[in-house]
Amino acid sequence: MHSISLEPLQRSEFAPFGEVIDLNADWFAINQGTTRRYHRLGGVQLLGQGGQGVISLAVAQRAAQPIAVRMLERHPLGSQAWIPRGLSPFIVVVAPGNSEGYPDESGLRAFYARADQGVNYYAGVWHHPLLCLVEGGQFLIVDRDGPGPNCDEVPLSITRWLNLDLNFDTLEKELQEGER
Ligand SMILES: NC(=O)N[C@@H](O)C(=O)O
Ligand code: NI
Repeated sequence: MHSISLEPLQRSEFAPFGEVIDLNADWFAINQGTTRRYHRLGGVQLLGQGGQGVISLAVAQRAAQPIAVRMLERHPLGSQAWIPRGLSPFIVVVAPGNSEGYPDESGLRAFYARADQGVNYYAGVWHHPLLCLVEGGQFLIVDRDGPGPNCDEVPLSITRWLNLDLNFDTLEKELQEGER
């Protein structure tokens, strides 16, 4: 069975695909010191005519186990950021593009995003739609709205299964206790 192993989400490893949004990043004080500003957690790319940056809320079902990866998508006209609200760890699956403009399946990678990490996919990066690890997980999405085709989807040549070494029954407990 073709499986993909899980890697921890780290800025350097994810760099070819986008930015890691670190909710524990550095901050500076604003508003007479009453407020911390975690400035520029990520950059927004808006390509093509008439695009507008939009902020949306997603409330996700828990991804069915075992997690099957059968397709990938990309947004050629803009970046797409996923920022967890509360206890929403998730799985990020990405792949580089090949010279024919399709995913290079040999380069598929899967990252475990803790509840204090988000991702910001660069425009055109192949990724799997959201794979949330808890029921009702909430995310803010920052991406491009507007004219033009901004979601290419392609099937993978074979189904790949995520090789999760996570025990979902204890995952939320561990996250609440800050063990992950
Ligand atoms: N369509 C949408 O808002 N979500 C997908 O692009 C995704 O990456 O989950
Ligand atoms: Ni997407």
